[in-house]
Amino acid sequence: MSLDKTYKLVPGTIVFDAEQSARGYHLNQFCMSLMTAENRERYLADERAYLDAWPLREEQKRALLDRDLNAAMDEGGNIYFLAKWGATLGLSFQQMAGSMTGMTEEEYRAMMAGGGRSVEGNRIDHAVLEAAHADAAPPAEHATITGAVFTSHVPAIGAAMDHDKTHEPYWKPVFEGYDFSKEWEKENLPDVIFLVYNDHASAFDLSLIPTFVLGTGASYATADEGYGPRPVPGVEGDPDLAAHIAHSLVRDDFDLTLANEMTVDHGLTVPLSLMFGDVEKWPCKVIPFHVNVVQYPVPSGARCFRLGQALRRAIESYDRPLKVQVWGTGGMSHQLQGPRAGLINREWDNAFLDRLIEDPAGLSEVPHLEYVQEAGSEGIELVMWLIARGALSDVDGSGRVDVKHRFYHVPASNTAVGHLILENRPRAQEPAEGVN
Ligand SMILES: O=C(O)c1ccc(O)c(O)c1
Repeated sequence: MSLDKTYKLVPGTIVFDAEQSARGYHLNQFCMSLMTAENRERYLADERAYLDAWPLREEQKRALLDRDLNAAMDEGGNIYFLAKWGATLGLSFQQMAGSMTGMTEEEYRAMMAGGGRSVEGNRIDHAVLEAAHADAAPPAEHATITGAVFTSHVPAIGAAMDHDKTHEPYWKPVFEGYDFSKEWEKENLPDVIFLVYNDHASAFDLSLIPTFVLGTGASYATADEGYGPRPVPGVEGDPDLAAHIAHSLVRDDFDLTLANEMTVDHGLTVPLSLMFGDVEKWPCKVIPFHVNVVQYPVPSGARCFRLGQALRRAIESYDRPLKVQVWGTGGMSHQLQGPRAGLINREWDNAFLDRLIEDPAGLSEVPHLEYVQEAGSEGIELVMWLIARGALSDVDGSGRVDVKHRFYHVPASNTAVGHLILENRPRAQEPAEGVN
C-alpha cells in the first residue's frame, strides 16, 4: 500500500492501526468480555475452554496462555484491551509493560524509578528511514473510480419489491426509472461499491452520534427496522480497501468513526435492490459509509464535497486495480414530520440535479436552511450525494463526466424519487487524441 506507514519502523513499537485492529478484532473483543465479574470468574476457572469459545487463531490463544504480551500484540492485540485480561490475572500496567522488555519486574521498576528508558538509541535508524522514503514511489497499478450512482432510498420501495408489487400502477413508473440502470450495472459491474447512506436509527441509537462512519468489517447483516429484516442478502465488505481509505481520509483530516461490526438498513439495501434487482447474492463487495443526517448538527454540503475529493485520492492510491463505484443515496425532497409533512418541491429537486451535474462546487455551498426549507426536513439527506459527486475527476479538471441516465418521479410514499448515473472519464485513461 502506498501510504506512509513509516511509524511501523519505530523500533520495539507496534502502532495499532486499522490493519492491526482487523488482525486482532476477536482478540480485543475477547478482552472486552472480561469487563464483568462473572466472565472473569469463568475465564479463571478454565482459560482454555473460555478462549475456545471465541473465534481466535491458535497463535492468539497461545500468546495468552503463555502470558506473552509481545506475541499478543503481534497478533493484533491492543494494550488497553489486553489490560482487561491483565487485570483479570491481577497484573498492573507496570507489570504488563515490563513483561514485554526482557527485563525482570525489579529491573524494569528500577529503570522507571531512575527516569525511564532513554530515547537515545531507540529511534528509527537513519539509513532505514532513508530507504523507506526512497521506496515511496506511486503504485504501478491502482484502483479507479468508474462512475457514480445517485438515488433515493425510500423504504417503501424495498417493501414493494419484497412483496411483489413492482407491477402495480402506483409502483410501475418508479421501477421503470431503474430499467436502464440494471442493464448499465450488468455492463459496468464494479469490484467494490463505496456506498454513502444514512442509518435511520437502526445500527446507531442516540447513545453515540458519529458524523461519518466507515464500515471496515468483512460483512454486514441487514437490520430489523421493526418490520423484520428485509429478505435480501447480507453485504460482503472489503476490509483491506476500507482500512486503506480510513488511513488516507484521516490523514487528510477527516475524522471518522470506524465500524468493524454494524447492521445496514434500507438506506443501503434499497439502492442495491434498485440497481441489481432481486438477487441471491449482491454481485460485488460494498463498503458502507454512514453520514449523520438525523440529529443536527449535520455536516455541510461543502464538507461532504471535500470529503468526496479526499475519497478519490484515497481510492486512487490503493495499489490494486479495482473498479470502484461511489454511490450517494437519500432524498430527494421529502418531509416525514409535522404539519408540513408531504412537502415536495419539483423545481428545487430538478435544479439540484442540474447543478449536481454542471456546478457541483457551487451546489456544495447551499446552506442547510435551504435544504430544510425548500426540500423538507428529510431532504437534508441530499448532502450525501455531494460526497459521491466530489469523487469524480472533472472536479479538479483532470477528467470529465458523462451523464448516462437521469430520472425523476413523484411520489414514492412521501418522497420524490431522483436518480442519476454519471460515468467518470479521467483523462489519464482516455485514448490520446488522434489515436483510434
Ligand atoms: O417516504 C417515506 O415513506 C420514507 C420513509 C423513511 C425514509 O427514510 C425515507 O427516506 C422515506
